[in-house]
Amino acid sequence: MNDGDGTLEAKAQGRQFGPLGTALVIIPTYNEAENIKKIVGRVRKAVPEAHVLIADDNSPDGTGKLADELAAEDENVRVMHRKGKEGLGAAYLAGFRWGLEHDYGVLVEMDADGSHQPEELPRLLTALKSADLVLGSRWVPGGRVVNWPKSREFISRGGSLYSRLALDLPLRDITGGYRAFRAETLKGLGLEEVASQGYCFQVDLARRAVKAGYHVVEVPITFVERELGDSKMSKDILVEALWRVTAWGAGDRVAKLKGKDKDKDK
Ligand SMILES: Nc1nc2c(ncn2[C@@H]2O[C@H](COP(=O)(O)OP(=O)(O)O[C@H]3O[C@H](CO)[C@@H](O)[C@H](O)[C@@H]3O)[C@@H](O)[C@H]2O)c(=O)[nH]1
Repeated sequence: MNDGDGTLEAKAQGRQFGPLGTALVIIPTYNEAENIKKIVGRVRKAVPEAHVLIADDNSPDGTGKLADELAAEDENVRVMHRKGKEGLGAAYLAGFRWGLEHDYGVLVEMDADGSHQPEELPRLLTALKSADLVLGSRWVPGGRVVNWPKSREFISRGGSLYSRLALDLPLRDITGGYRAFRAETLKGLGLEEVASQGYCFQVDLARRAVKAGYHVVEVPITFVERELGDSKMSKDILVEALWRVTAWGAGDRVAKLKGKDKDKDK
C-alpha cells in the first residue's frame, strides 16, 4: 500500500481509474491572518489549474476579510464564511459538500499555516491517478517533519500508531491533514454520518475509506511546523480523538465477533 506513487499496486489490482477532473483545494481557517495570503499564493502558483476554497469560521483576527480580498482578485478563489468555530471536521464537511455540489473531480485537504507544502501537491495528484485516496504521509520512508518539538512528534506518531492498532488500518499517517480525494471516493464514505470535529476527523475518513475497500495510497511529504500563528491543538481535541478511536475499535471488534457467530450458526 505504501508504494510511493501507488502505481504498482493499482496495476497489480487491475483497476482502471477515470480521469481526475478539476481539483478544489479546501483550506480551513481559524485565525490564520498571518498565513492566508501566502498559502493561497503558493497553491495558485504550484497548481494553477486548481481552485481554492477557504472555509473560515468567523476568525476574530480578520482572516475572513483577507480571504475576501483574495477572492476579489482571483475568480478561482472562493470563501465560505461560517458562523463560528465548529472544528476542523465541520469546516471540511461543509467544504466537501460545496465542492461536490459544484462538480469538482478532486477535493484536497490542506492546512493554512504552511505545514503542508503546496509544491508537493502535483505529486499527490499524480498518485491519485491510480488511487481512490492519497494521504500525504510523514511516517512512510521519505516523509518527515521539520521543526516539530519531540513532544508533538510523539503525540502524532502515537496517535497514528494507536489508530492503526485499534482500527486495524494498514496505514502509517492516519491523523495527517494533507490529502487528495477523488469526488467518487468522498461520495462513498457516508459523510452525512460523520460527527467527529477535531483532528480525529482525519482518522474517521481514513478508516471509512479502508472499510469501504478504496485503494488508499500514502505519499511521503515534508511537514513543516508553522512559523506564524498558533496551532489549534487542545486537550479537548486529544480527548475526543482518544474516545472516538477507542469506541470505533470496540465497535469493529463486536461486529467481527457477531459475524463469526453468524458463520457458526450456518
Ligand atoms: N475553519 C476552521 N479551521 C480550523 C479549525 N481548527 C483548526 N483549523 C484550521 O485547520 C488547519 C490545521 O490546524 P492547526 O491547528 O494548524 O493544526 P496543527 O496543530 O498544525 O495540526 C497538524 O496535525 C494534525 C494532527 O496530526 C492534523 O490533523 C492537521 O491537519 C495538521 O497536520 C489550520 O489551517 C487551522 O486554521 C476550526 O475550528 N475551524
